[in-house]
Amino acid sequence: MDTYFVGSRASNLAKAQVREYLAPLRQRFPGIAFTHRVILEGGDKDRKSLLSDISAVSGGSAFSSEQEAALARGDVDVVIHSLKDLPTANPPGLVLVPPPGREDARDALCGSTLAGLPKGASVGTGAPRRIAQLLAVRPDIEVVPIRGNVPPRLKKIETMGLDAVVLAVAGLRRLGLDDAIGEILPVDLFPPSPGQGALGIQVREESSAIQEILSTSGDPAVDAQVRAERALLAELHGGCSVPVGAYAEVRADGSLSLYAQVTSLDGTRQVSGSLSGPLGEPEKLGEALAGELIGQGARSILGEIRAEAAV
Ligand SMILES: NCc1[nH]cc(CCC(=O)O)c1CC(=O)O
Repeated sequence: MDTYFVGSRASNLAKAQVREYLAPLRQRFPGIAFTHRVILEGGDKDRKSLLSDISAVSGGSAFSSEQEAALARGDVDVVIHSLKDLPTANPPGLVLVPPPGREDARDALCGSTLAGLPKGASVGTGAPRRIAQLLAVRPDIEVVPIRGNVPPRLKKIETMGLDAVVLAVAGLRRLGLDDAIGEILPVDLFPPSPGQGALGIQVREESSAIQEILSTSGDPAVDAQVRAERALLAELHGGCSVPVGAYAEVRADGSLSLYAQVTSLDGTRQVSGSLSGPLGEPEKLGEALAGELIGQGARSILGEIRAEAAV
């Protein structure tokens, strides 16, 4: 029997994503064994430091560099990431295959609705994009930095006395925690992180046999969506830690439409725009919309944030 080793982070969310991805493949290929292997990451071992500090020490992403190293070494044959945690720069020799169907890409407010938040409410989130978007619509909110896996972040509503926390709908659904959702935030004011809700399925470039097997699970529409969103992010030179929101949709006429927003951390400056193009050229669409946002001043908003982070 052929065996393929499938790597992921140790969290319950990562494990749920592995089960979700492998179930149809196991049905389709009963003669192949898919064996899960947990690979620990810097961001999992160290739960206290700021993520930017961990990345600076490891020289890569706090949530994907160990997975990528294990894949490149041949310890595993496939890695299943949350696509939004995966940097847009692909290491040499590794490629992404088209992801399967996407979970809801939107963010949710847990603990309250937006309108139900009292003046000066405290809302927990550590993501610069979420901080910026919240302050853009509600400058009175006091943002409380929190991090950790999804269930502990939810618990912080009680333990830290917060009015609400912001979390991705996708992670909550995959963990069966949808009951915690107070309100799903609208995409026009709160466009999600590029790739949010989609899986990042990474393999070695030379492994054609596994690529052929995994291609049976790929969703071409989701692939086009996330390619457009990630191309925009790459063009803006952003990673998962910049306040860039982007969401692509396939229209009824078969075209791809992309909406994106860049917001200053304090929520006072914002540029946004949308553009559509052919489904077959998602990267071009992402780059074109990034160019439009740069024309509106996106670089100066992002430059200010980098300058602050460097201090
Ligand atoms: N950065 C943490 C992270 N990485 C992936 C998800 C779940 C959403 C997804 O799969 O895109 C989450 C939690 C969150 O943002 O609430």
